Amino acid sequence: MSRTPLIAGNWKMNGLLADGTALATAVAQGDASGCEILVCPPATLIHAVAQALKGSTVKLGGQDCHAAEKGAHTGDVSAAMLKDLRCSHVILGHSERRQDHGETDAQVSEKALAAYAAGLVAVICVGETEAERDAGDTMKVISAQLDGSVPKGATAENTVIAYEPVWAIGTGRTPTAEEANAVHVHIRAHLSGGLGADTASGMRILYGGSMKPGNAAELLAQSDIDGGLIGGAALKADDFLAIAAASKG
Ligand SMILES: O=C[C@H](O)COP(=O)(O)O
Repeated sequence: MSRTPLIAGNWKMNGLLADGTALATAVAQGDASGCEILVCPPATLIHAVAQALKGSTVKLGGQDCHAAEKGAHTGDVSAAMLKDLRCSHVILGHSERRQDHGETDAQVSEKALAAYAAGLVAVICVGETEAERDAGDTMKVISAQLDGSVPKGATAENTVIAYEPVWAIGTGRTPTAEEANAVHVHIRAHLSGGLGADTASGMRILYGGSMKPGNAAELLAQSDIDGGLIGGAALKADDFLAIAAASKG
């Protein structure tokens, strides 16, 4: 099955109003043909970025949402709030959320259900630590994270998986393209068991962890790598758009 590449920029906790708007404006001027481009700015910039993206095909996403629809949850943002600001996607269960905020698989799954209810696509992140990789536990860890984090109602339309080896995030280190693809193949096979072969074959699985213009083409050429979730390189429009260009083969 052919899957349209998704090139997603996770700006993390970076950007003030002026530079965030400038970055979004530059990304909006890039060539998005042949792939989908998504930017996920910090919550403070979503409104301004939405204005900057008006008239372009670049999609907008949040970096997290609360599982509840609304209520007494100081500092949190609901899926409906993201949708209200024209977001189409939300990143969930990023390893930095799991580490910094102790998010569990069960919480990620609840957040995904909230995203679906609001009409957002959930970009659900999984990935092993270096110790888990060294112990030979990568596939076991990923399987458990998928089982716990991906709700039964996940479809190829409402869910994207991002495989992010924790040890590769922001470090400049990456698995080889073949090693990364082997994990993606495993993810798809595992999803097939729970969600069915059709859903699994249509679902996009992104690679995240030091994806850059220099390694993107090789990673994106792999059979089961359907795009990227990009951190550092998403903060420079030229680099981010070069990765998008590499996704077209
Ligand atoms: O969400 C993005 C990933 O954590 C990758 O970040 P990075 O490209 O800076 O390694």
